[in-house]
Amino acid sequence: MVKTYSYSDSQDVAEAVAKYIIQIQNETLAHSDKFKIAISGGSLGKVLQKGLIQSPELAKQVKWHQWEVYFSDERLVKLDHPDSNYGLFNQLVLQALPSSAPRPNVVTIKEALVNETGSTDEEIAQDYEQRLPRDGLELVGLDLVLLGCGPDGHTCSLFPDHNLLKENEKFIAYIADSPKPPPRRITFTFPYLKKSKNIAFVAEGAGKAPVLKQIFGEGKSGLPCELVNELDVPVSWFVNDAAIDGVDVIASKF
Ligand SMILES: O=C1O[C@H](COP(=O)(O)O)[C@@H](O)[C@H](O)[C@H]1O
Repeated sequence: MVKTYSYSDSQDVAEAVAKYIIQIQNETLAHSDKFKIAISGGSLGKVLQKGLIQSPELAKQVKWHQWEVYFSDERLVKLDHPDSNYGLFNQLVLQALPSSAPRPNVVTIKEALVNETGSTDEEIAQDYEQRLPRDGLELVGLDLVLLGCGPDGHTCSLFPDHNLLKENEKFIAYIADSPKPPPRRITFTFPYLKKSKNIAFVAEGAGKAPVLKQIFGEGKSGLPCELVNELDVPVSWFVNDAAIDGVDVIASKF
């Protein structure tokens, strides 16, 4: 089932996203000692900073010490490189936490394997897959996966018409030819996204309206974000009004 929540103001979007995350965190921690979440790169970092750190009422409800953080995709660069999705999360969220706040457990790519040639990209993907949560030998889905939607309809590092959309075995795959720089990345695949307990997109700005028209319009666009909507997983979209201007979707408030 796909639900859409829209607000005119960016601060309201960030707070709604934070409330939603906290709701899933609390539901999860009622029966588990860990909350397993995946973060994306791009514009999401600022939304998390506004909602989870800068909103005092919400900030105090976040149980960071019980969070296990993964990345839905990662660029194959050093962790302190400006292109790193971990680097962005570190700068906007981890470093913005008060010094007294507990830190989450963050699962990054094995930085030592990142080199100039890209010869170990498969190994980096396999290593990350090995470190995803498991129940015995079986890999389990995350409690919540937070995704962005690129203006071309990509999500994670799954790009329109790319062969990776057809990947049906690996849970983490590498891509050497990402159309958006940098070209070398690893990404969750559809077989792994399919295991998620909840998925939420955050998309803001008039620049996203044309692609959202395609994703929510009549007929199949085949765009990666639309393929996520079609998974048998509860999917929520948090958008601002500008992003769904002219889009055929019924939005409510979270
Ligand atoms: O390259 C990427 O882009 C997407 C979308 O980013 P946004 O800035 O348009 O929200 C992001 O979700 C992904 O993690 C990132 O690697």
